[in-house]
Amino acid sequence: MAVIPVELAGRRYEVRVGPGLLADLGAHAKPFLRKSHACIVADRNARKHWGETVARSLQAEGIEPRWYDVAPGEASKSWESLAHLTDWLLGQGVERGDHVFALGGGVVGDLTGFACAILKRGCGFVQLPTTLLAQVDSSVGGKTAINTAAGKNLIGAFHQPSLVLADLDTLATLPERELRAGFAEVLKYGVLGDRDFFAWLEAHAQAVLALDPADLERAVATSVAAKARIVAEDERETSGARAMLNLGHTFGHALEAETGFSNRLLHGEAVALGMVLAARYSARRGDISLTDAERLTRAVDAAGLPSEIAAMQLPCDGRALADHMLHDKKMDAGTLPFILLRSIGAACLARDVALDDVAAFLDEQLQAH
Ligand SMILES: NC(=O)c1ccc[n+]([C@@H]2O[C@H](COP(=O)([O-])OP(=O)(O)OC[C@H]3O[C@@H](n4cnc5c(N)ncnc54)[C@H](O)[C@@H]3O)[C@@H](O)[C@H]2O)c1
Ligand SMILES: O=C(O)C(=O)C[C@@H](O)[C@H](O)[C@H](O)COP(=O)(O)O
Ligand SMILES: [Zn+2]
Repeated sequence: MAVIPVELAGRRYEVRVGPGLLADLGAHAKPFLRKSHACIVADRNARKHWGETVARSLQAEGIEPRWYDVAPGEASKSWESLAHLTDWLLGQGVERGDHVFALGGGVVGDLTGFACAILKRGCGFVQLPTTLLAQVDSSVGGKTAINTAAGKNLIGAFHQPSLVLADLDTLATLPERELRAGFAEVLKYGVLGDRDFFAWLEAHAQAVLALDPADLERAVATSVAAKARIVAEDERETSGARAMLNLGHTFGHALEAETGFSNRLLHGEAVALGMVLAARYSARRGDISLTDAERLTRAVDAAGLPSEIAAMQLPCDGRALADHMLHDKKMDAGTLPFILLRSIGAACLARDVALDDVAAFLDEQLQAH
């Protein structure tokens, strides 16, 4: 098991990565259990595959699990789901000193984390991420949110978990498309700040996607350590350091909004496309070499992720995509800072990007090939 601490001003928590962690949940979670029951907010598919394991390990410690099921899919990050979940948690008598458990992917983690941020002005929670994306990214760092018609994650809060248990065994039941989508956020860490990790991923992508135990643990632990370092430096995304984790997301969130947050484009797929677009836009400005931009495209293709927006045949133009970006949370006094690339392994914040130019670039990309 790898243990990665997230060091914050005045507090810390651990991300534990390895096999068999849910089977041992009772022992790991003991310091966070004060009652003879535990509230578990679970993605329905995660519960189907892993609910028994979770229940058995809690019951072995004399804890009764109380389940709340969340329907799979991005639509569950909504006001309606939030209202329903907070009512249920109140009905369970959750107190500020209690911990709620989130079992599932980023959808359940973001929704549960936000519910816990606002329940009685903040109660504890433990992340039990069961997708690759959630293990390497969404369960760590305390960004919690729901979506609205205007865009992704527009209503939310920073609220850190007390513990993250990333049980690598859970990835065995994850659909292959979801595994690949999670790999996009793994690649992101190499692209934004670690050229050696990127090169390692180029060589080991197939082994990671085949869930080779050693390579998978290395990919997840390296990703978590990268995120933990950035979050420790800039917990609330104020200095610019954490904004780097948004690489590919300004383009990606616009694509998710344009496709109605539907199954047509998963978040990780949108991030893969978004990173390729950020690289190509950087190359167009002369910031990154075409060689590096093409190298990223090849890595995205090799992971079975989408790299061409033209292939999506979206019924919109570049302006419509750029308009979604007006809701980006990085928007600052009318300008939108973009995370661009100088090379693979070196992301940067550009404050001189005009959305008209981005719209023109997107028109070219929508028509390419
Ligand atoms: N808070 C953050 O920092 C952060 C970071 C990245 C992404 N996100 C958010 O995370 C969300 C995406 O998360 P995701 O990719 O985990 O998707 P998800 O939560 O929708 O889960 C993907 C699918 O996998 C299923 N599933 C989950 N675990 C399973 C398992 N072990 N076996 C079988 N099926 C399983 C789910 O039912 C779902 O159908 C997006 O809303 C995104 O905005 C947040
Ligand atoms: O943790 C962060 O910071 C990230 O930006 C991680 C992203 O992968 C994640 O999708 C995040 O939710 C996007 O943040 P947002 O602030 O643009 O909603
Ligand atoms: Zn993301």
